[in-house]
Amino acid sequence: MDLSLYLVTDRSLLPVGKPHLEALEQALIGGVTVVQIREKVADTAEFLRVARESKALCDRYNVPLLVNDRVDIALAINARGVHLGQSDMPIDIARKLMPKGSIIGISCNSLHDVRRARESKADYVGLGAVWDTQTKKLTSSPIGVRGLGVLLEALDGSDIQAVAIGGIKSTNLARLLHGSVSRTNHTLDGVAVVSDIVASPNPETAARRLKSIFNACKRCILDSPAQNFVWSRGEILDNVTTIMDGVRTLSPLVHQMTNIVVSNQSANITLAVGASPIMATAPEEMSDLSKLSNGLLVNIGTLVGGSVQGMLKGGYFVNAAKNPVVLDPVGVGASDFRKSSVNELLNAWQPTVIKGNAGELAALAGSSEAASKGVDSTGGFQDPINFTRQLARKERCVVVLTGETDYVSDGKRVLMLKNGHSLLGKVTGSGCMLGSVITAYCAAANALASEDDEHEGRLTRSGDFLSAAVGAVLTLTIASEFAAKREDVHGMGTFLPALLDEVAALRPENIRQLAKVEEVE
Ligand SMILES: Nc1ncnc2c1ncn2[C@@H]1O[C@H](COP(=O)(O)OP(=O)(O)OP(=O)(O)O)[C@@H](O)[C@H]1O
Ligand SMILES: Cc1ncsc1CCO
Repeated sequence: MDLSLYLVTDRSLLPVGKPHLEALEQALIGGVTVVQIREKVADTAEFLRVARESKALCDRYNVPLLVNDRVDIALAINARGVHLGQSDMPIDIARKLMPKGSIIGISCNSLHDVRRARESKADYVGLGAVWDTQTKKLTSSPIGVRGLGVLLEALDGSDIQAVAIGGIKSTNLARLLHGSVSRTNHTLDGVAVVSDIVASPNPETAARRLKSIFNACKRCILDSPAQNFVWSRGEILDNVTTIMDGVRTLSPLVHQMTNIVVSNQSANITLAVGASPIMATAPEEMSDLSKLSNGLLVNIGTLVGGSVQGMLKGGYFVNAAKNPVVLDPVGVGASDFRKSSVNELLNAWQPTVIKGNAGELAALAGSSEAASKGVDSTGGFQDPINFTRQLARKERCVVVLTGETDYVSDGKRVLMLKNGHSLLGKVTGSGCMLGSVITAYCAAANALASEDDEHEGRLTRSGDFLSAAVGAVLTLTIASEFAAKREDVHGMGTFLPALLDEVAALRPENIRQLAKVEEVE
């Protein structure tokens, strides 16, 4: 059964004066692939009438109809199946009552629910609620986009299909589909939508829009090219040179929402690499800025009450504009507020790169292997190569793990970079400055990718963000080696301005000569 666009009806959401059957027919014309009749307040006679009329209409369009909760009504109208909640009739009993071959789906909110659905041989699971929703009073908190991947992984090896439900709209569908892929590459089979179709004055267009985003995203996620070849040092440096030249010729506008400790040095290092900074945090200007800027940095170093609102909107609009977003989860392990804020951000938008030190990335991955003290890392990973690769795979973006040695991965390849100077570890904000440079380089890499790549299913163009991240690390670390050697540099105070000078003076040839970079397995 094709569950890709799964409509759940709710007559209370219909625009004033619009009959249920009219809206349903338009949704069917728009491409809905399965319909579930959900009635919250109707008595049995009314439920039966609505279900019977809806079934006749769905039959005309050859679309299966399921009934929410009520096995008796499903039987009475000869529905294709039922959808059960955790507190409805158990699946094994419903299975006995329904005709052979009926479809039985169940709502699942946790791993426990999914495991039980497997045991009781459900045909599909409805996973959610993904986001908070007005259409249903939630009995447990939303699981978020990132919660879906874990549940999908629990379905590996079974033929149970999965649809997500809860607050899904055309405006968040791309994020949902990209963000919910499990580490094992298990993807959603469909999305259940209520208000975006039912409450729309034009359900046909609404359904068509959702379906086209779904198909485009699925294609894009499944098509991600297998990059099994090994890069030579020369090839990496060719890519870095192209991007460095791109930053200087295109001078991308880099929007940064960063912390108050490093704002000034971050703006200056952005200028030093040849890009333009704009530091802005107000939620009210995020939409406008996303139309001007070529990339966004979100650094959570000094969050205040309203910061997260701006960051939520900022990333959302930049995803929509298909430009890169870089996340620097500064000190994320230091407080529950930072942790829940980062979780909220990652449920709302897709980062292109996540950069952090060992303590930060361990906290983000829920690992206790690398400790931190506030914003500083005080430990490392036994196997940083695989840690970086796995995190990149899980978050579906490029990950940069910083420290004396840096690691950069896109989930397939891992590059190890050994340039730098210990003074970088002594001044505050070297990691934050690296975040700015990565964003500038990603903005250039994105702009260099062909406009034909502005594919509906993507959240950026197909820029070479792995090379952009590598180039940014090499730029900062090789410049730090030049700065540390200067006669006028006597310690951290004189190092910082010298670093800015050396970044501005750095040439691709310097990188070619001095880069200590290799691909590692
Ligand atoms: N001891 C060191 N030797 C060489 N390079 C270093 C050293 N310490 C840091 N670096 C470089 O500095 C950059 C920032 O990394 P670091 O891990 O210090 O970030 P961070 O802890 O997030 O910094 P901050 O919180 O001060 O912004 C990286 O490119 C890294 O290679
Ligand atoms: C010291 C410090 N505190 C919050 S952000 C920041 C800058 C370096 O991460």
